Amino acid sequence: MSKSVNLASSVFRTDIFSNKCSIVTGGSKGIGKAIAIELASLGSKVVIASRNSKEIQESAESIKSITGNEHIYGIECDIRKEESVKNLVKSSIDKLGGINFLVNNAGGQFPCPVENMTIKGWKAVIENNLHGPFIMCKEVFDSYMKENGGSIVNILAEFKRGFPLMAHTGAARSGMDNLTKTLSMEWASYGIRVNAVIPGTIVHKSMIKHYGEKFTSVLDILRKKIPVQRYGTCEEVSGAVCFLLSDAASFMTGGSIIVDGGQTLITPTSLFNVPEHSKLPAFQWLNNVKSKI
Ligand SMILES: CCC/C=C/C(=O)SCCNC(=O)CCNC(=O)[C@H](O)C(C)(C)COP(=O)([O-])OP(=O)([O-])OC[C@H]1O[C@@H](n2cnc3c(N)ncnc32)[C@H](O)[C@@H]1OP(=O)([O-])[O-]
Ligand SMILES: NC(=O)C1=CN([C@@H]2O[C@H](COP(=O)(O)OP(=O)(O)OC[C@H]3O[C@@H](n4cnc5c(N)ncnc54)[C@H](OP(=O)(O)O)[C@@H]3O)[C@@H](O)[C@H]2O)C=CC1
Repeated sequence: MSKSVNLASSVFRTDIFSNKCSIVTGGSKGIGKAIAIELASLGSKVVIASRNSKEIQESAESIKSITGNEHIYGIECDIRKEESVKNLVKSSIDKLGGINFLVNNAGGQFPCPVENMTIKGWKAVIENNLHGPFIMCKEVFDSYMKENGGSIVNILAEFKRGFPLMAHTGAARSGMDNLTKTLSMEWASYGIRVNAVIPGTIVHKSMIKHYGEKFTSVLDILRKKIPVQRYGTCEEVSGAVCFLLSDAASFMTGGSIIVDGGQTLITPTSLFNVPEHSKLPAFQWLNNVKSKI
């Protein structure tokens, strides 16, 4: 059993994952790092995986020091490459002893209208957000969950109304939504639940770095229309992931939780404007933990 402290101020009981082993792809920063911190705080052994080997090692060390959980490992992996995924899954089983939870969080895209999109750019985003998570699911299933059961959470992005300027990611996430549902049916008899979390606009350090200040300042027009009237925090996404992984969600499979402050309810034809307010503040962890996400 791994020992940890709940410095991340998770709302969950601190021992709920004390006999669990987890992989979080893209756990080096942002939402994935928050999920890894929360899982580690709740006692899980955790492997985080991303492409930048120095960053993933530093993040593993940072999660160890934040949570006091010694069983945190950083493994370099590109989820787009089958051999890299095979190595990740094998090394994770060697280090952790098994894989009870898989969080397919790694992913991303770049803004670009279809008329300017290259085939290479299209493929890169499809591979990052559909093919990669698929081979992660398949490898974890073949190597461990088929015999032992488990719980998988796929991180998607809103896709139901199309995704102008991000057609590649819209198509990939729509595919992941369908794959989540299919796997929940095909793998139920193996004791595996498969669900998804759909974050809205979650603004954080690496997201701003990736898109640039200009893009994120454009998002401000959107912020005023969101019923909650703010962006989300990585912690708010992490809480939904931990809920789905936990036994509290034992009757949930093939489902998804939208964590977007009501953003997807906005329609261009709506005559209703949410009055300005600050009555629904963000759930955030302590500053000394938050600054490290
Ligand atoms: C707010 C909305 C909601 C969502 C929010 C979030 O997700 S926040 C999270 C946000 N976080 C993330 O998104 C993080 C993860 N995202 C990524 O790593 C990249 O966006 C990636 C998925 C394209 C992979 O990138 P990579 O470098 O490993 O890929 P590669 O070397 O294989 O190149 C493939 C080809 O893609 C093209 N191309 C690439 N960039 C651009 C561009 N800016 N412009 C135009 N085109 C671009 C280009 O054709 C390139 O080929 P080239 O011309 O070089 O021969
Ligand atoms: N932030 C937001 O508003 C939203 C985010 N999402 C999705 O949530 C997830 C997390 O987002 P966020 O934390 O903001 O993103 P970040 O860009 O902050 O982090 C992305 C993480 O994924 C890793 N990663 C990217 N591509 C690969 C790859 N091919 N193989 C392995 N690791 C990879 C990155 O590390 P490295 O680059 O070193 O590999 C990094 O650790 C993503 O799937 C994102 O698209 C969805 C909706 C909204």
